Amino acid sequence: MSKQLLKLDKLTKKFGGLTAVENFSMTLEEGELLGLIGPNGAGKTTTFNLISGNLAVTSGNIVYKDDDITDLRPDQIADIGIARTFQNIRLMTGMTVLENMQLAFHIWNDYNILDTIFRTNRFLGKEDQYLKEIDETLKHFNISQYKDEKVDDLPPGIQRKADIARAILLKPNLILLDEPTAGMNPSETDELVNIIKWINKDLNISTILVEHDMRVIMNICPRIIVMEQGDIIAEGNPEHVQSNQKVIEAYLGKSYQI
Ligand SMILES: Nc1ncnc2c1ncn2[C@@H]1O[C@H](COP(=O)(O)OP(=O)(O)OP(=O)(O)O)[C@@H](O)[C@H]1O
Repeated sequence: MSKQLLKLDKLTKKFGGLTAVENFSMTLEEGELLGLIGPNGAGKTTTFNLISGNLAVTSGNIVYKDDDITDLRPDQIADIGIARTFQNIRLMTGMTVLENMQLAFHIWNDYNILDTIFRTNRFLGKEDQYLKEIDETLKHFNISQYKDEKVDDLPPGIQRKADIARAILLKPNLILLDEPTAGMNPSETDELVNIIKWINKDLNISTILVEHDMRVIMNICPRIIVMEQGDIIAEGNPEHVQSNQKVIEAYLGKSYQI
């Protein structure tokens, strides 16, 4: 029987007079790949920011496994196995792809970011094992050839892949992907679709995917939640969501072809 991994219970976020997320309730089962879609300003990124501790909740609760995690800080959220990516890529500029990947390890190890940067004995002791894991991950993302390049010099699609690879190296149970195909060309997008499937199925990482590319969402998400003005307007499988009148009016548009 499938088990609930995450539960949002009447989650609300107000920014002054604006309510970005309003009484939003949903659950995610272990191993699920859930699509979260909706028009600009619907509250998708705010929801991610609430789950990841980047924003304080106004009211409502977030439960992960059996624990209330509503008030945890971002570093505590990372520690319990929830990773995320941002719409704006958050790689460390001035550092290479490899160095950015190495930074991921300081989160769940007994050495800190300075050990990583200054390559102290504590870091070097485990380096071989980490380098192997990094190599394997970069191979899966098809970006091994950029390992020694500064991230700032790379095209957006490659940076995006490196950002997701870094999140995967945190070994999360749950990953929140915020518009991962933004800035990607069609062939990079196709590649990323396979990567997301690999993350979800082979690495067994539960996934919530916020994405505006409906080709991606409809192809890989067995269940989709549609948000508008901070709450759910529809939920179900791709066929159900694509033929829902409210979703067509609020988001997909009348010219949308199934
Ligand atoms: N830090 C903030 N301060 C004030 N208002 C905010 C803040 N973050 C988001 N908002 C507002 O909250 C609402 C929801 O924004 P959010 O970014 O969550 O939408 P979204 O569904 O992710 O949109 P998009 O698809 O364009 O990324 C919007 O009206 C937005 O302007």
